[in-house]
Amino acid sequence: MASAFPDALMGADRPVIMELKPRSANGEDLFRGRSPAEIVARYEAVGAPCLSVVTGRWFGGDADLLAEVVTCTGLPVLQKDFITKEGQLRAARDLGASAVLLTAALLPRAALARLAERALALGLTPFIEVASPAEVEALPSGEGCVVAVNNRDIRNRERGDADLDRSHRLLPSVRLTGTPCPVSASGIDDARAAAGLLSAGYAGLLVGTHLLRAGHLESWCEELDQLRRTTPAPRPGG
Ligand SMILES: O=P(O)(O)OC[C@@H](O)[C@@H](O)c1c[nH]c2ccccc12
Repeated sequence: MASAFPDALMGADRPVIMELKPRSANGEDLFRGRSPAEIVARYEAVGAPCLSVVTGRWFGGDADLLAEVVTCTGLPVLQKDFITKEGQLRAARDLGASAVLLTAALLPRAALARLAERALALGLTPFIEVASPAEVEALPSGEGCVVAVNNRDIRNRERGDADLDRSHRLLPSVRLTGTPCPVSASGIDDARAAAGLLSAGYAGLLVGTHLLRAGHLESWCEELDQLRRTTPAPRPGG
C-alpha cells in the first residue's frame, strides 16, 4: 500500500521516524556492537511509528541491513539510498521497503518526477528530500509523497553543521507542493528544537544519529512529549 508509511507517521502520537545508520558521515560507529534487531526492538519499545534504514555505503549500510530490519519489524520502513534508476525502486519493493528516498539535489527535474511516479505505481511512497528553495520550486506535485527538508547538505556528504532554520524557512513552500506529510530530517538532537519543528507544522521528524547515540532514548522521547504539551499547536493550514 503506497500510503502505509505516511499514514503511520501522521497517525502517531510521537511522529518520529527512527533511523538505523551504521556510521555517521564522519565515520563514527553508531551501532556500537548492537545488532540491527536490538536497535529495532529499542525503537519499537518507545513506539516508533516507522523506521528509516540507510543502505548507502557512505554510512556503512547495504541492502542486507534493510532485509534484516524488514524481517524483524512490521513497521513501515524507508530505504535511504541514492536512488537514480527504476531498477532500484523494484529492488526496494522486493526487499520490503514501504518508502524510498529520492534526493532532489541528485536528480534532474524530469527524472525525479518519473521516479516519483514509478515509485507510487509500485506501491512505494516517494520520500523526496530537498535542501533549498530552488529544489522545492522544481518539485513535481507532492501529492502522495513525503517531502522532507534535509537540514544538512548532501553535497558535502552531510559532514557540515545542520541548519534547522532551513526547515522553518522552507515549510511554507513545501506545503505548496501539496504534500500531506512535510518532514524535517537530519541534525535534530535537542528535544526543544524537535518540539518546535512539530509545533511549526511539520507532520514528522527523521532522527538518526542522536537516537543511536542516546543512552536514554525513553527520556528524550518523554521530554519531547512534555514539551509538545506545553508548546502551542500549529494553526490549521498555517
Ligand atoms: O543522523 P541524523 O543527523 O539525525 O540524520 C538522519 C538522516 O536524515 C540522514 O541520515 C540522511 C539524510 N539524507 C540522507 C541520504 C542518504 C542517507 C542518509 C541520509
